[in-house]
Amino acid sequence: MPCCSCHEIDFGIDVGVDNNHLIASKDPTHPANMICELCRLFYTNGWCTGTGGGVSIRDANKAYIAPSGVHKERMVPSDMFVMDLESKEYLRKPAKYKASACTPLFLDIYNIRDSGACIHTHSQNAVMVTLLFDKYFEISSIEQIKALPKVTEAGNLWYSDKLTIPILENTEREEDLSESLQQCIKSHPNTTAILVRRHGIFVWGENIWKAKVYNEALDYLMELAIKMKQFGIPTVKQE
Ligand SMILES: CSC[C@@H](O)[C@@H](O)C(=O)COP(=O)(O)O
Ligand SMILES: [Zn+2]
Repeated sequence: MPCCSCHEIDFGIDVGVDNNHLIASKDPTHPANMICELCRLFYTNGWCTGTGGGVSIRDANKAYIAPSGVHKERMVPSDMFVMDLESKEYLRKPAKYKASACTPLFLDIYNIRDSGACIHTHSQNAVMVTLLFDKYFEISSIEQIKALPKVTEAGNLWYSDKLTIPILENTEREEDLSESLQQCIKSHPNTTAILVRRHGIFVWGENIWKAKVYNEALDYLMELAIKMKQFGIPTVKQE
């Protein structure tokens, strides 16, 4: 119930929604704390530079999402948006921020793959790979490939498996990627990531810890692939 009639009158000012109980926790693994910690780490990796990138973590039917256009490495838990994934209503909405432009894309991933967490980075390795490969990033016979899941069946890929990550064309506004992202996720059931040309990468997983591993493994493999290309070494091992 609104505390008074002012909440019902549209002053044209976003009064926001606090619900601070959703983000106040001393548990370092609480979604609001994890998003801040990971964005600090990703910033040091050069993956979330100049407000780029973002992280969302799902807790049951609630999605925690970083705000838009902020120093991702300086966020605090009270900056977080929290959305009810069934009603698509915000349970928490900081008045001073806009929701991340990644929001519709994270929601697509949650809806289609029932994931536990999504990571979006502007890694230069991801961008370079989209300039070196056409429709798919492909690499095989590298030990790190074993960190990636098979997705459509239990277990991870094998050393000699070929890892294939689809590449989408970028759009002027991040939210406009939604339709092509949805189609790509549905038509590539075996992938746990999608690259966006000249932009970056979206990675998801069963939970934030898996998504973090997949993202780190992919960035390692993309960096390696760039070096392999520089030395004229095929990234897919020739039998
Ligand atoms: C440097 S602007 C980057 C944005 O357009 C977008 O690509 C992005 O990754 C982050 O969007 P944001 O709305 O700040 O969460
Ligand atoms: Zn982006």
